Amino acid sequence: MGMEMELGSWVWMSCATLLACYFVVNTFGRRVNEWYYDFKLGHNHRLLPPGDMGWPLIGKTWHYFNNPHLFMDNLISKYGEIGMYKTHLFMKPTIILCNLEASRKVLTDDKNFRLAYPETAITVVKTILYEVSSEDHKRFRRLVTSPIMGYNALAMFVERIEDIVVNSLQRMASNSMEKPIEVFKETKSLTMRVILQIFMGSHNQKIIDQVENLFGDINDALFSWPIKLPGFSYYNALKNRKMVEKIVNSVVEDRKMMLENGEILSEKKDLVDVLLELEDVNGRKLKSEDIIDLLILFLIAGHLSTATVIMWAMVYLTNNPLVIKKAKEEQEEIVKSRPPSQQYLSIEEIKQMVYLTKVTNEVLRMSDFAIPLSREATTDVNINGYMIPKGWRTVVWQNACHMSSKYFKNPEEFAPSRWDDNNKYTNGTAFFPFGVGTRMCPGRDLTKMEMLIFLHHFVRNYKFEQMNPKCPVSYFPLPVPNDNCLAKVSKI
Ligand code: HEM
Repeated sequence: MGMEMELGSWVWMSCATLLACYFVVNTFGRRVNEWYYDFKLGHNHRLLPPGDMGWPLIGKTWHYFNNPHLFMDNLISKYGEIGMYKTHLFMKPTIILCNLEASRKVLTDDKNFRLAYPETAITVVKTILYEVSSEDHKRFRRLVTSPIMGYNALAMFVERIEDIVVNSLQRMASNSMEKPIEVFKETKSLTMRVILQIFMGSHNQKIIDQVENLFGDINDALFSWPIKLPGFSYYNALKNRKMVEKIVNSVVEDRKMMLENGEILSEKKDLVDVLLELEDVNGRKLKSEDIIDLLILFLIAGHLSTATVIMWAMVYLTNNPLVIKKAKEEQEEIVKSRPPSQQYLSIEEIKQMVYLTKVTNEVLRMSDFAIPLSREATTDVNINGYMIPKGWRTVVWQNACHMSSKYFKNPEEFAPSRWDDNNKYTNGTAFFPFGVGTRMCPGRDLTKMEMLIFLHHFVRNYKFEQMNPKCPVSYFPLPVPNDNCLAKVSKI
């Protein structure tokens, strides 16, 4: 009896102690991070915007990672629509910006802010575009991106892109005959082929397949935890990156040889050839490792994002039959008025795709990108009455502007006609899927052109049926349904 009593009170005491510990840790542990930064900033901590710093080290990363939209909704409902919130993400104290003016100020201020992506993304992407000074960046970027800036420069790639698109849609339709396909995998493969074509002129199916396989892990690791242990995505990504480097290196060496032997005509130069011939002000050529890094940057930056928007374009169009009808009419009209001998789309025809361009704008606006556009303050900066302390990261939450009723009437509605008055939005600058300032995406024209060529064929010849339209979406690195958009694509 005595033993039983002792055991009972021991159990009771243990439970009470555990409960007390939980209460103390939950109440105070959560605030330690906040106290730590308040202490570090002294009086200035009062100038910070409101927000939640979360737990020490991990901060609120888990919540953000899990569902950035829910995370942002919670911040806004708790602290109001003030447009700036403090938090702690990816191991750094962070100010999230939802306000348009503040976002643009930060993204265009290269003097007081520098690029600051999480360690995993910087190490995996690794490029001299991120390392050079802001002056060198401007000049260097202009040179390396000239082959893809503007529709006229891109004109030489239209045929190659169209061939890839047509093959890809045919493949989707023929594979869908057996069972539904994971459409996101297909669009990823499509955009990877386009990038490899443009940048390395690679027709080699073996190289395309190898690079495609290695990229799965690389993409997953961009916003992962920086854990270099077997089994973790960061570790796998670094391993795979090394293998991609080897493959790209062999392409670079081949092209070097071809250039030296005069086997590449000047009008047939791909980006790799332009990079190989590039000289700095002192007449020095780029090092092979820098060329390889740049090509890998273009591969990473260029295929996943475009694959995502092409996939969402199919979803949005299918859910809006009137839009698809109007888009189809425009495209049929374009094809009808071309000479019978013309096989491929011309750049002039692409420029005539006025309605389809509105569709692509609307897809880009609604695609829900959660890419945190990240900068770090190099000095204390005051914006809208709040302080961004030196060393803190800022994250621009584009979605807050793209889905704001202040800028877009009925923002939840997929309405290409809102772009009838194009200038209203583009001049208002609330629409910036490709960023702003000196880092603005150099791949924007290529993306728009890929989308237009794809949709030109899709609306005229194919239909799409999603198997789980309500499937939950994962947001990192980009928003994709958890079933990879399982669907049937079939010929009309
Ligand atoms: C839907 C498609 C795309 C979206 C939404 C997108 C978005 C962006 C954004 C927002 C930035 C600016 C990042 C910042 O300010 O920190 C950026 C930069 C960049 N993008 Fe894209 N992008 C897309 C497609 C592409 C393509 C197709 C390419 C290349 C072929 C590309 C190459 C790059 C590069 C190289 C940078 C870095 C520029 C620099 O630091 O100077 N992107 N992109």
